[in-house]
Amino acid sequence: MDAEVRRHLDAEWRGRGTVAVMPSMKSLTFDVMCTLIFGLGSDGDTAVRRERSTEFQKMMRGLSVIPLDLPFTAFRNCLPASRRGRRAVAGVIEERRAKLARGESSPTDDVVTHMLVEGLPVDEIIDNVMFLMIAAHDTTASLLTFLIRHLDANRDAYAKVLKEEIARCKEPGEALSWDDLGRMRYTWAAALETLRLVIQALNLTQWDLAVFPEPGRFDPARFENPSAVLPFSFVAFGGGARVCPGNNFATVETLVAMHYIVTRFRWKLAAGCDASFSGFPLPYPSQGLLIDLQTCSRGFLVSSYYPL
Ligand code: HEM
Repeated sequence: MDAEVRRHLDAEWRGRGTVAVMPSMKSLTFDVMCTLIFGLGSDGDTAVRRERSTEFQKMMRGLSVIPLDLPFTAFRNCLPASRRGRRAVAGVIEERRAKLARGESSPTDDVVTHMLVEGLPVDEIIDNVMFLMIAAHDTTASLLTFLIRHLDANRDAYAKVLKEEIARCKEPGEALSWDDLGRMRYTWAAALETLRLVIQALNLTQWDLAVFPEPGRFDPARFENPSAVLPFSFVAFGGGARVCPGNNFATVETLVAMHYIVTRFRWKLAAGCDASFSGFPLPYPSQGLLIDLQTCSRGFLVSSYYPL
């Protein structure tokens, strides 16, 4: 995860003046899924990955629309992308099967190999893979995008995140450890507060005045002591038997990404950037959230360019 996030930020953020955050976070979550869930190494052709990511997003557009298979409907438009996606996954399954037969892989290598060893039929593996990709993609990308937006608008919270993250700065190439992630308490509180505000389907629960005073205000302190949050008042990951199984995966992905974003870059909303957003249940910022970016060289962490 650490290497994938760094590779992505080096390729898409380092040295850039302006970045559209949401598309970039979508390609980050797509790359992380490909590498960590499906075992497709990031050493492959980047152009092929970008093309697959674009295809996947075309397919995603048809998910929350009325399934009318008529010419020019959003649903009809997404079907070819869905078919191509399924064919690509079928190809990956055959590669994994061949690797397994040659004794070159084990069930713990990736999810596809695991499902093959469990004896799932190909169609079922494809359904599961497609579902996992859908569940893991926009959710974490939205969280990261809106966390960046909230930190830009709430400089006190940003200063606290920055202070917490600087404490974790490593030697070049040294990855964050589990212990480091466990100590990113304020950063994760800011992420939970972002989820509380962002998932519009849960407004009645997560904006309850009796539980969250001034519910529209971004205040990560609400989550600094997780045991103080009343049971069932925060349900961004669902609950009960169908609670999100990717919860911990999303936590690691968010913390690792935020660590490198906060310690390696300074940002502010680009001049003239439209800060509005739309969409349901997950919001999409207008223009993808354009930010002006400054890349920090090592030792240049407290910048006067964007005063805190
Ligand atoms: C910020 C990120 C995420 C949020 C807010 C989120 C939220 C949710 C929610 C609300 C549910 C529905 C629970 C229910 O039906 O009661 C769910 C289900 C699910 N999520 Fe996540 N999720 C996130 C990331 C992920 C990731 C990264 C993965 C995979 C690596 C994932 C995999 C799944 C799966 C497979 C289900 C279906 C579980 C089932 O039906 O039993 N999610 N998620």
